[in-house]
Amino acid sequence: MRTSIATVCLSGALVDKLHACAAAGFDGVEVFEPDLVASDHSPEEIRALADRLGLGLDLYQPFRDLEGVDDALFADNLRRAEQKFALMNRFGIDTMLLCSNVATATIDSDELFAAQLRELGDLAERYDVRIAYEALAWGRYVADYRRSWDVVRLADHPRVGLCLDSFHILSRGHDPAAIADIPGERIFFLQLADAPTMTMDLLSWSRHHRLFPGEGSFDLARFLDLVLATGYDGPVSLEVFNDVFRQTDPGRTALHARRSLTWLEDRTAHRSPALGLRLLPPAAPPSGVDFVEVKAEDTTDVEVLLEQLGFDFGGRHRSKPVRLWSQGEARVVVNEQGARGQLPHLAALGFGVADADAAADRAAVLRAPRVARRTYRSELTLTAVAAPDGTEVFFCPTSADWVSEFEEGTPAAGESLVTRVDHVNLAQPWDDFDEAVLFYASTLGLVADAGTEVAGPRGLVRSQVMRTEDCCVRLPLNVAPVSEEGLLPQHVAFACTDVVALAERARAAGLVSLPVPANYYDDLMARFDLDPALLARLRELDLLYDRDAHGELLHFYTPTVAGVFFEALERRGDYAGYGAPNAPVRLAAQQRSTPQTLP
Ligand SMILES: O=C(O)c1ccc(O)c(O)c1
Ligand SMILES: [Mg+2]
Repeated sequence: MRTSIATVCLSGALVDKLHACAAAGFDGVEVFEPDLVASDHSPEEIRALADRLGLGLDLYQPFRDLEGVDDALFADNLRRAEQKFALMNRFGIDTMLLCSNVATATIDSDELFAAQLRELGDLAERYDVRIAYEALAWGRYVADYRRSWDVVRLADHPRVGLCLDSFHILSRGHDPAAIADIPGERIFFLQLADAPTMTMDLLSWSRHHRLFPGEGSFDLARFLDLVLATGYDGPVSLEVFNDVFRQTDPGRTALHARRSLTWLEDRTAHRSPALGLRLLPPAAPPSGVDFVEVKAEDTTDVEVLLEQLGFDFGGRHRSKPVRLWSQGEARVVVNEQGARGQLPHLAALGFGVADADAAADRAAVLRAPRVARRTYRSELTLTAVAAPDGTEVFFCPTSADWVSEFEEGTPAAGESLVTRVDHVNLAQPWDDFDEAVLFYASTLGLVADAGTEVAGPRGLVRSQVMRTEDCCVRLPLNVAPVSEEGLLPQHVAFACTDVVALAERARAAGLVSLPVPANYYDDLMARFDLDPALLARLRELDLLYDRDAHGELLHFYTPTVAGVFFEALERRGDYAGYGAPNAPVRLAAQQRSTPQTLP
């Protein structure tokens, strides 16, 4: 599969973009005209650079507003086109993207569109270039790929073919099935973009909110499958207009983009093995969260919370300043090694995997950066890669016994009420969010639930749950504002069998849980008509409550220690959510109670 990317996806100058695309492993680029116009490099210089980088210049784009106009305007349009063809010759680019007319078309006639494209085709022939005609979703008359195909078929010119762009087709809810009727050699170019489901005008949605494949809600594996099944063997190119990606480092965005195509190729290969696409090394999704690691120069405050929550002290590591706390299957490692000056934060997550080597191989093909950690003799070495926000993701073979490296533990007095890690909430910097969705989908094979938004005191918090099909791993990702200390508070939620008993016991052990305001309980009563005795217990223990058609959720939060806090929750029945209606109350309470002083 030949991979390409439009320069409009990236930030920086044209030359920086070419370097970034080549380093990320793309085969070619689409040169976006405004990038050239703003560049101080000539087409010949750009061409020479691309040659040196081994990068093809696959498409010149876009040419706008050609067809459906009167003769006088058309003559001027041909003059414009001819200049661009001459420019393309200087570049050595053989294909020009022509967008369907959005602005100047006044005559709605397929015959006229076709005749004008045919004339453009004759001109293109003289310059030995070709035209890829693309129906923009907001085209004046041609806004559907099926109509653009009618026009191209009518034009019947060897220099005139189609450009298919998944955004324009899927954003309008058009069925891509009719792509199967187009001969592959008539498709001159393929552009792919994902996007979140939104209700807004198509142009704004397209120009600001496109995403790389795997980050939105379009079924791009089916789309790519349909296009490749026609016999199309040209570039599979990303064209993602996105305000965030255009502000981030181009080298990083290019790698992120390239990963999305590796992932999509694998997904498409699974759908249609006959296409001969490349599969990723297979790796089963994780079976659970094996451990979470909190790192800081001083982890005392975090350990106090864990003790209050009834965790067993699992001992000190025999060769480094690392301690283990556990309850049920939940394990928290606190690490003070190499953490001078660092406040408590969630540094790593360990996932239980059947085959750690396979998981690492897969991550390597996806070019997830490998994390190097110092290990000591006789210590188990676990492989880890860095998530986009720097969180270290460890692959823990289910057979691995790293717990025995910890010595002189002391079990807690009470019974275990916590059973396991229910979810880990990973707050993301605003510019890492989409990349994180793709990272967890591709490296760990997690699936994305529909995204939501939660109101916090400092604005809306975008949220997206990534999970295994069986919910053994759940990672809600959300965009959160950075705290005054420059940290994004993360949290680990522990599932327990009896959260009321846990809350009572933790309180007796000195925990001052996050205070919940009285107004919240008045509202709960109105919403759910709860048993007054239950409501009194909830109120007394600062427990939050939610209920849906499947079951109930009871939960509470600990105070935040710098960049981390804990939640304890009890799911009753088949409640599968996260208490989203309570999130604004929790966020406001956390805002009120910073800075935190712990007992
Ligand atoms: O938004 C646009 O104008 C635009 C231009 C070129 C494209 O290929 C496209 O999909 C959209
Ligand atoms: Mg396009």
